[in-house]
Amino acid sequence: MDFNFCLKVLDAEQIRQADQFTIKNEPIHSIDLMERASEEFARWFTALFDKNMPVVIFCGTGNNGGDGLVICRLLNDAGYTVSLFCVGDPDSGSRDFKINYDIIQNYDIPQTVIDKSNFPTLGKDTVIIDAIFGSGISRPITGLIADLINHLNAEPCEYRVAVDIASGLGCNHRFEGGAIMNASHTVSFQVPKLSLFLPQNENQSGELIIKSIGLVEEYIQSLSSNYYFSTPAFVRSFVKHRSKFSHKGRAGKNLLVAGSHGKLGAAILAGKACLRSGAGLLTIHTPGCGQNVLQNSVPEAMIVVDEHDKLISNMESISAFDVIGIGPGIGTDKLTASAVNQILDQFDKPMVIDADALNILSENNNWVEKIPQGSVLTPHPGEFKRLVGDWSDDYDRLNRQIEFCTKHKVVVLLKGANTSISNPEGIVVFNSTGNPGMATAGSGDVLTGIITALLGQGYSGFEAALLGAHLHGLAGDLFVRKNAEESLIASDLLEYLPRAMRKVVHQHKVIKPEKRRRH
Ligand SMILES: NC(=O)C1=CN([C@@H]2O[C@H](COP(=O)(O)OP(=O)(O)OC[C@H]3O[C@@H](n4cnc5c(N)ncnc54)[C@H](O)[C@@H]3O)[C@@H](O)[C@H]2O)[C@@H](O)CC1
Ligand SMILES: Nc1ncnc2c1ncn2[C@@H]1O[C@H](COP(=O)(O)OP(=O)(O)O)[C@@H](O)[C@H]1O
Ligand SMILES: [K+]
Repeated sequence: MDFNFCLKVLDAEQIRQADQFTIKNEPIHSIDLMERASEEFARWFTALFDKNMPVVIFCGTGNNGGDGLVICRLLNDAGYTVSLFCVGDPDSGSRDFKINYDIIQNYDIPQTVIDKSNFPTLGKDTVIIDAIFGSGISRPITGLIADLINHLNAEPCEYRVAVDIASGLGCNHRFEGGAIMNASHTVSFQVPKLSLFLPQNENQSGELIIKSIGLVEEYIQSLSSNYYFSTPAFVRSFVKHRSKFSHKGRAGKNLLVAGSHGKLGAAILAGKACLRSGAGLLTIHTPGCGQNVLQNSVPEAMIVVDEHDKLISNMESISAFDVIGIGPGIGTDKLTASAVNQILDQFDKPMVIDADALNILSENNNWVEKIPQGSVLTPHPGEFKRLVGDWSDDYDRLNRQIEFCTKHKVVVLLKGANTSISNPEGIVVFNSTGNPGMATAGSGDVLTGIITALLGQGYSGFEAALLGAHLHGLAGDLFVRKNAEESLIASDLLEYLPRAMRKVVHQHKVIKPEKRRRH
């Protein structure tokens, strides 16, 4: 698996090193790199915001502030009405800040050096650009600047656009106890920052836009990181193609253990997703009450009917299957727990464990040891909390995810916006597809079906989780291109899954040499 196709998440010191390496070896003057970064920002900004939106730019006196000065000048040239607010003493600014500060004195742009008496009152339409602090933040923001940020957060402005990262939010941890700008958008330069992926920072990161500024890729690749942001090129780099002589027996004998009285929809969704993701053969083990429903709604699947009418209570022989997906809609009855235990005792190939099967594991902690290596666990945060206990914050949650994977030699796919997928080596990849419309009943059941099918087709647990999350999110994104995300239901993911699969698997019309970093 070639992680160089991903975007590597770096910490502040590594980002500084990548800047310096590029400056020295491209070579490029640091002032020109600042210009380039700001041009990228301005290009994105002018494509999104109408010129009638007034723009106020808040600049610190470091290099993030330097970016802000250049952006101010570029947006002025592009026809926006801009006002500049300097936060700190311009005379004590960084070298590149000062050069740009001198340049902007020649422009007819209103400028204010902020003190406690002149915080501006802003209208709803005014766009705030936050260039106070970027990756150089080293302590919580307090005092006058904190008062300013709190004031700006309370103003009615709908849009606060952070340059690189919101002021006060550290790249790899949050500076608690200080002020942090609430960003509606973050335009981050080339390298994604860990904090931007974590739900607790939602109000401070907003929508994430990553713009390449030409930092030397080979150098970034040489830096070590356990965190990556997935790209279409990355998943395409390990996707498998069916061979001409493939037959259904070679595309995986899948077993889904799903459904209970009132929750048979979960079995239907997972089953259809499994078939739409390339499963050769699918059997669904379900309670008696599910027999007719499943035969009618998923005619392609074989149905094994449990001896119990309302829930799953006892597993037949399962050794002939290549892969098992357990959990969607099964409930947590004692009898069902014993069926899950039977599976764990009998099956030694990687499996997918989801939903109530995870809840059953939480109640029987020592069963975790029986999970076959390379299996994929797909908890949402509530299920994960039941499994590993409470965490102090999302950074801690991520550490617990890594610990769980390394200890039990499994893959954990922790669901949500920017789903995090981690493997036993402690690598974490954040998924880059999906949208809030996917927070809807049954969407997780679809994901279980997809990953089960991929495991059955010979993908490793990590690959199946990465590709599955990508396809699942992409199906949601393709739906949203034509419809409102509020209207998305899990069945829509099934409808758009074939298109997502086509985009990923059959993308290349002309065979070309492999080109890195095409996202
Ligand atoms: N040549 C380069 O290195 C490039 C840098 N770029 C920009 O430069 C930014 C990083 O710039 P800097 O390293 O100058 O750092 P910042 O501009 O983020 O911060 C400036 C300085 O503020 C001080 N500071 C930190 N925390 C503080 C706090 N809580 N209260 C008061 N002061 C505090 C620190 O001394 C820090 O170095 C990036 O985020 C990016 O926007 C881009 O222009 C691309 C090129
Ligand atoms: N805000 C969001 N952005 C992107 N994807 C999301 C968001 N919220 C949820 N999802 C995705 O939707 C799915 C929801 O799964 P889950 O919580 O198990 O739902 P259910 O149990 O109803 O099926 C997961 O794949 C998750 O990553
Ligand atoms: K900023």
